[in-house]
Amino acid sequence: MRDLLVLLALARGRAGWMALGAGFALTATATGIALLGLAGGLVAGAGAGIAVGAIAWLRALALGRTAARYLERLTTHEATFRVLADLRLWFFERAIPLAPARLGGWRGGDLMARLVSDIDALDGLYLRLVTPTAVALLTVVGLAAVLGSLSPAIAVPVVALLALAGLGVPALTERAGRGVGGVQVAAAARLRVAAVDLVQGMADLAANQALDRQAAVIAEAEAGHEAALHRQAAISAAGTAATQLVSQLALVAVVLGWAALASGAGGTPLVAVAVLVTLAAFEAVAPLPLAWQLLGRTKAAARRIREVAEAAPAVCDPVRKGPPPASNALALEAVSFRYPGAERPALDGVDLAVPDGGRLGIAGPSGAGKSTLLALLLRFHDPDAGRVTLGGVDLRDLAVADLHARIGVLSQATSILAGSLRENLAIAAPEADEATLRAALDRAGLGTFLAALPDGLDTWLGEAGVAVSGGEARRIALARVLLKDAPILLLDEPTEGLDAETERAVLAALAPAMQGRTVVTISHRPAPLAAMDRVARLEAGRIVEATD
Ligand SMILES: Nc1ncnc2c1ncn2[C@@H]1O[C@H](COP(=O)(O)OP(=O)(O)OP(=O)(O)O)[C@@H](O)[C@H]1O
Repeated sequence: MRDLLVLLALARGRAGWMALGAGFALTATATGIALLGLAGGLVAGAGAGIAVGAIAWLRALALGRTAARYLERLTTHEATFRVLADLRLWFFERAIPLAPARLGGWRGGDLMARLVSDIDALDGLYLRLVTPTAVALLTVVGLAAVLGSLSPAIAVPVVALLALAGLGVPALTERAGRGVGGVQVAAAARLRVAAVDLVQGMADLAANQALDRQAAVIAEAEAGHEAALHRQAAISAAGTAATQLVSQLALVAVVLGWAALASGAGGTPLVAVAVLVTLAAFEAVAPLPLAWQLLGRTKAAARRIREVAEAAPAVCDPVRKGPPPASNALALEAVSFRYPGAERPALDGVDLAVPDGGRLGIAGPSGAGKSTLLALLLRFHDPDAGRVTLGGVDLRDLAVADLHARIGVLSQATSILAGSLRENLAIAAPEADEATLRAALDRAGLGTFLAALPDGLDTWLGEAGVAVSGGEARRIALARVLLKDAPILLLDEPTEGLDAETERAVLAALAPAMQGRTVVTISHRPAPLAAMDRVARLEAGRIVEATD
């Protein structure tokens, strides 16, 4: 329940819209009941002649109900969309500090499911649960007052049956849907993860003849999801049937109550009013069983959202910032770091230093800890022991944004975002003008590539856009580094996967950019390390050799 309360509290800012929606919903229900009651009274008393005023009331109620229903839909949906938009922003704001160290723990498809379908599932909370429940409660109270004034003998059983339909049946459907809601949300997330794996790993799966196996994984996830949906449908059908049955019982109670009071004042018109008012009141409680049945699903979605939003970030900004570092010298002092749950440390007592404007190369076999070392320099993680410094200042005393503003990264894993070439460059320099962008592309050796693009800088790259080769992607990353113009360069296998000629060209383009900058280069290959002042060799998390 705590999960829901936390998310409900976030909707406080939209309380006005929600109250307005509930107000219209209540008006629509009340006018609907009054309309049917009045119509009943008129039909039953037709023999006595129909007053002109009553017809006018009938019209006004009919129009009023329609208008109120329309406004209710408008305002409750507006409230819901605003709340969901707030929730997405809140989720993003919480998730951004988790990137990349903590977010890496969730699979892409699963994170996407949390951001999209889990947040969407919460619309049930505001739209289908809170408002209808409030309206139904008020309706029951109102009806008790109206029927009570007509005949307590009729009011007591009808209100009891309404309470059964509005409280008893929803309590049962909520119980029945509790487990299956969680199963449904988990199954939907599994399905999404398996589908994303299929799309992203298509080439590897096909080459390894594993497409059938992946298809079977998807089919299994799909079957689980279907089964959960079936079960939800069965519970929902049972809930509707139960509400219908109770509403029919209420009608019988009205008629029997009237028969018992046949000699009472009012006679036929009153029983017609009571029958129709009761029928209309049941409409207010009819949506509750389904809404409460979906509470399990809503809770599971809320829990999954909170799991991400409330994960502790791997690193935090200092409470009080110290003075900015006086230089761009980098150093690791007796640094040890172990990934959560890992058996051995990825870095074990590492001492390294690069003076301002110096160049350090790091070599070593796969798994030696090279990427971890870069991740610590970028402060994606903090060391368990020792410290990492920039200009003598511990990175923990710097704001992460200030640190990143000083660092340009060129890595083997270049991300080409789905967007135009201009947008792909803008992530490094959002303010750069056309001439600066073109100059950077030229320096990165992409002049001819740019000239051949159909829409120049506005050509769409990435997903479903122009396909970019490995070498071009690396050069786009290089253009980003040049545009960022940061005083420190971290090069993570900058030429991995490139042929010798492209490697030479990329290194030649990098050479002027390295002038006067502090550079740390990680590489298996000799060429990128040749331009370094010093190369340290890392093995199993320790420095085993340092050459000048
Ligand atoms: N997120 C992680 N969680 C747990 N262990 C990790 C994680 N990332 C890396 N490791 C482990 O830490 C050690 C160092 O990994 P790291 O990626 O730093 O090595 P590397 O030298 O960069 O290797 P490569 O050259 O293959 O990229 C390895 O044993 C690796 O399995």
